Order: sequence, then structure tokens, then C-alpha cells
Amino acid sequence: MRTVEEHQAVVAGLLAPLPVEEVALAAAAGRVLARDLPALVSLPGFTNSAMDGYAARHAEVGGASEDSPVRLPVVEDVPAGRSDGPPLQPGTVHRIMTGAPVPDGADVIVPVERTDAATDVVTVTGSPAAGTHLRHAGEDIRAGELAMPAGTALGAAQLGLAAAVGYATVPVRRRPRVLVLSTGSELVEPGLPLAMGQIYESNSVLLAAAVTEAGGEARTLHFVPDDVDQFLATVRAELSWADVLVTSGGVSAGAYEVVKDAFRELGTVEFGKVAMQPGGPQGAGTVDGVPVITLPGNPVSSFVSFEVFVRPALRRALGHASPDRLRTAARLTAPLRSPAGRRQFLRGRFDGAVVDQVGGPGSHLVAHLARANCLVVVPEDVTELPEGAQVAVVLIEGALQ
Ligand SMILES: Nc1nc2c(c(=O)[nH]1)N[C@H]1C(S)=C(S)[C@@H](COP(=O)(O)OP(=O)(O)OC[C@H]3O[C@@H](n4cnc5c(N)ncnc54)[C@H](O)[C@@H]3O)O[C@H]1N2
Ligand code: MOO
Ligand SMILES: [Mg+2]
Repeated sequence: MRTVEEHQAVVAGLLAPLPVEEVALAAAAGRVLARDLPALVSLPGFTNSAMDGYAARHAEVGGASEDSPVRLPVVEDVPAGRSDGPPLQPGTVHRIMTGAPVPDGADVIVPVERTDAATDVVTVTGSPAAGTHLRHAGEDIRAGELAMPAGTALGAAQLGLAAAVGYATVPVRRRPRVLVLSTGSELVEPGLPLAMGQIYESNSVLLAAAVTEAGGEARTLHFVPDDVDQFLATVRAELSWADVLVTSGGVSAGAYEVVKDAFRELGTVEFGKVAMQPGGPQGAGTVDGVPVITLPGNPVSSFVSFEVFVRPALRRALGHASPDRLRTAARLTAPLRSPAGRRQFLRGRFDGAVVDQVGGPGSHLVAHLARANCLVVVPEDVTELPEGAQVAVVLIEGALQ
């Protein structure tokens, strides 16, 4: 039996980082920066005002108060975008807007609220300290400095920064193309009537959504019954498109294990057990040169196997610095038991400090899975944990990442 790490290494070895492409920022969310990105401009690009108000000399307005206001002529109007403003002459102020360049000679911005807002001669009734409300050129980042290193995951803030420092496109790795194929003669398309013994097919949508969420491009093949010829024909029709094929079902010890039977004949996919629960039966290898990862069919097993093996491989292909999702520690609200010799991934609900187990260990419990926001990881050598024990949790809910 393989350890989790051994099988992770086998799966990781199947998928190398994908080629780099230049992508428009609007299309780059969820990708990973493939090269270091130096800032093309400084931020701020020029010293500018943080407030709508008046650019002034503190020596002239610092003493202003309601009882002893200071009156000064307004000699310039500086909206955002104006580039030709003259220096501030002693004894005058410029009316200035947020984001507009601060004139040379000004060392304070008096917010409009501390004046009478006049446009000819302004009455200042108070001033902040010298230097207040000036946003200095380069205080955030300077041109040429590293804005983001290779390996940075591009979310909203990172894409905003890429644009702010002057990039229209970013170098990212291509999305991994993942072919998803579920197997099982009992499966029926959701929405159609069910006969006794049949169930709705749910792993395709689960796995395709997991692929998309992990940054991959999913193509879902219509699920096939437990028929080796039909399975292989379906796989071969689409395989050349894929960077990796992920299958569900047909890998355990039964008489109709279609995935195992089909790929065992080809001799390039290894099947075996991994010391974990759920997700014990696993397989990995290549078919016609394309990486194949075969996940067990129980829906929770498929989900957990994706998290433990497929997601890290996809993250590596995308160029993420870390193969793992966010992991943290939590205290159990109730005792739990775990089988010896297996790493257990229980479903949990984590609130930032403690974790409740959600449902039992059964790998058919999809309703419980959907209520969970984390996996509780119980090491192989731990069989019992008391209430209050500290456990590792892997966050599985987008909102918590
Ligand atoms: N004698 C043994 N039996 C089983 C073992 C074992 O070691 N010895 N392992 C068990 C474990 S653990 C798992 S996990 C499953 C894995 O089985 P398969 O990968 O062969 O999957 P199936 O038999 O095809 O299906 C298992 C289960 O999941 C349901 N299923 C499958 N595909 C889907 C789908 N696309 N959507 C919804 N539900 C699906 C299927 O109906 C079965 O109930 O084997 C155990 N048995
Ligand atoms: O290992 Mo199976 O994946 O528990 O149900
Ligand atoms: Mg089976």
C-alpha cells in the first residue's frame, strides 16, 4: 500500500508546468504569474493630493482656527489629470482635487471641510499638520522594483496592481486541460426519471467544478456504463485534447471495474491502494502519452482524492508556488475515532478556531460533504482524539481561501 505522499509524488510527476502565454489582464484571474513582474512606473507616479481641498504652505495656514481664520487668494484650480500646474507662490493657495499633482512649494492639503470652499479668496478655519494628505511619489512601489514575483496567484488585487504598474497583459501558464469521465452502469443524467437501482450521476459536475475552481479548463465527457469497449472508445475520441484525464469509479475490487480493466490491459496505469480514507483505491499513469488519474467512484472519495492528488498536480502545472491549499489548525468540538494506518480526511465545519465534524466517515455522504467547509486531517498513527484536541484542517471553501 502506498502512502499519501508516495501517490502524490507519482501524480505530480505526470504533469509538468505548462507553457507560458501572454494573457490580457481581464482573462488572467485565477492564473499564476510565470515570470517576475517589475513595476513599469512608480506608484504613486507623482506626489498627489489625498483630499479635495487647498494646497497650501503650512507656515501660512497652520495657525488657522475658527476664531482666527486665515484668508488667502486661490490662484489656481488643479483637477485630477492636470499636468501643467505652476509652483505655489507664497501667500496663495491652489484649489486641488484628490489625485491631482501637488504643486511644488505646498506642504499641506487643507481639506475643503476646513474652509468656506471659496474659489477666489478662501477662508481657512483649521489645518492638519505639515505633510498631511500628500501622497508621495514612489511611496507604494518604485519603477523597476519587483511588483510581483513569479508564482504569484492572480486574484483581484494582483490584477489591479499589474494594471496600475502598466501591464496590459501578463505572462501566465496555460490552463491545464482536464478531461473528466465518470463511469457506472447505475448512473442517470440528473433531471431524468430514476428506476430502482439507479442513481443520479454527480461526480462529473463535482469534478469539473473542482477543476475550474483550481484554475483548469474542464471538458466533461458523457459518463459511460461499465463497458470496457465503450469506455476506451470514449476516452480515445477526446484524449488528444487533454493535458490530463480524470476518471471516476471502476477502480476497486468488484467484478465490473471498467477503468481498471480497460487501462490494465494497456499496461501504463498502475492501480493500488493508498493509505487514506476516503480515497483508498487509486490509479495513475499515462494512456497514449496523456497523464491519467483514476479516482474512486464514491462521491466523497472522488472529492477528497481530487483535493489530495489532482489539485496539487494542477497547481503545479499552473505554476503555483505551493501545491497546497490553505491549511490551519483547529480544536475539535467532539472526540473522534480514526482507523489505524490510514490518513483520514473527515469533513468539518471550521469557524476560525474550532471545528465540528460534519457527518461520519462514509464516503457516500454527499449532503454532509456539501455542508462542510474543511477537511479534518487525522494522521495515520492516530486512532482516537479527545474533545479539544488540535487537528489540521484544509480549507475547501472558496470564501475561506
Ligand atoms: N471488496 C472491496 N470493495 C470495495 C473496496 C475494497 O477495498 N474492497 N473499496 C471501497 C472503497 S474504499 C471505495 S472508495 C469504492 C471505490 O469504488 P470504485 O472506484 O470502483 O467505484 P464504483 O464501484 O464505480 O462506485 C462506488 C460508489 O460510488 C457511486 N458512484 C460511482 N460513480 C458515481 C458518479 N459518477 N456519481 C455518483 N455516484 C457515483 C456508485 O454508485 C457506488 O455506490 O469501492 C469500495 N468497495
Ligand atoms: O476509500 Mo473509499 O474512498 O473510503 O470510500
Ligand atoms: Mg467498483
